[in-house]
Amino acid sequence: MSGFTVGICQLGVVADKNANILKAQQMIAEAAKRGSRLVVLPEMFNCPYQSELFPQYAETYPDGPTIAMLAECAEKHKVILIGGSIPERGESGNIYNTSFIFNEWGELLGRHRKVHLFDVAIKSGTIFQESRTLAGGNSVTLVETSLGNIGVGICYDVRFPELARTMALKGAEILVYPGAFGPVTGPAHWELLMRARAVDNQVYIIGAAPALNAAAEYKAYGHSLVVDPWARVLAIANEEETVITSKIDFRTLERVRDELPLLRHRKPELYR
Ligand SMILES: NC(=O)CC(=O)C(=O)O
Repeated sequence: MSGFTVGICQLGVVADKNANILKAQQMIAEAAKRGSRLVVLPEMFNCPYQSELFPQYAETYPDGPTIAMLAECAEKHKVILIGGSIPERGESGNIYNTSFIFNEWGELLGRHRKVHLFDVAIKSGTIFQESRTLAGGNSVTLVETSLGNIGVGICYDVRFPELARTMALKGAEILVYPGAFGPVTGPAHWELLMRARAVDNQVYIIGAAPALNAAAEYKAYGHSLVVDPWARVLAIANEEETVITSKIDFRTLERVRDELPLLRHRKPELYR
């Protein structure tokens, strides 16, 4: 198999959790109808991106309604589904920002708990403290799928090149980042970081963001995108609710890695 279509569901998150679940269901169906075999949702797609709300919207695997919807949709549409992220209540009672990943049979392939929590105070706009209600994950997530090896990070995780490099060295061909950059860091860094992770690891990058909801307290930047291993932006949304699709072609990945073999030219003994 040399390639396939990926679909990104850039949905506008609202306060009503059931409405978010329903919208996700509809957008996954739309992406599948347009030929997508890999479908990706945004960060915190069932819950407004506000720390104090995460406990109220949190779900437990496997019974939570959002999680059940993801498994059902993956099976119904026969897609690999990277379920953006939702607040997950873990075994210890801790809450995580978690991406659930399902295969075409609706089986859980893996889950990524956001490793790097978004605790920042940017004077020109964004003050956020995920650690008020969330705990960080402690593992690198790479899943083997029928479409290739997919590494998953969540939003702020994209700022840590070490994590992307670790996934690439473990065999990732595609890195998926559900994310929710805001109006300050979005225009400054979102596309730049996605293209940087693509060019320095020679992988496809998929960034899936919520649409802008002008009434929300946290204003998502949108601009979901697909970047190829040469750092070309193959598809990009604006800030509105939409499904975008793009082709992933492994021949491009092989060609780039062959012609410019930087992963083979590394000198790891110098980097310690
Ligand atoms: N929301 C995030 O986790 C990260 C983000 O918005 C940024 O890094 O900027």
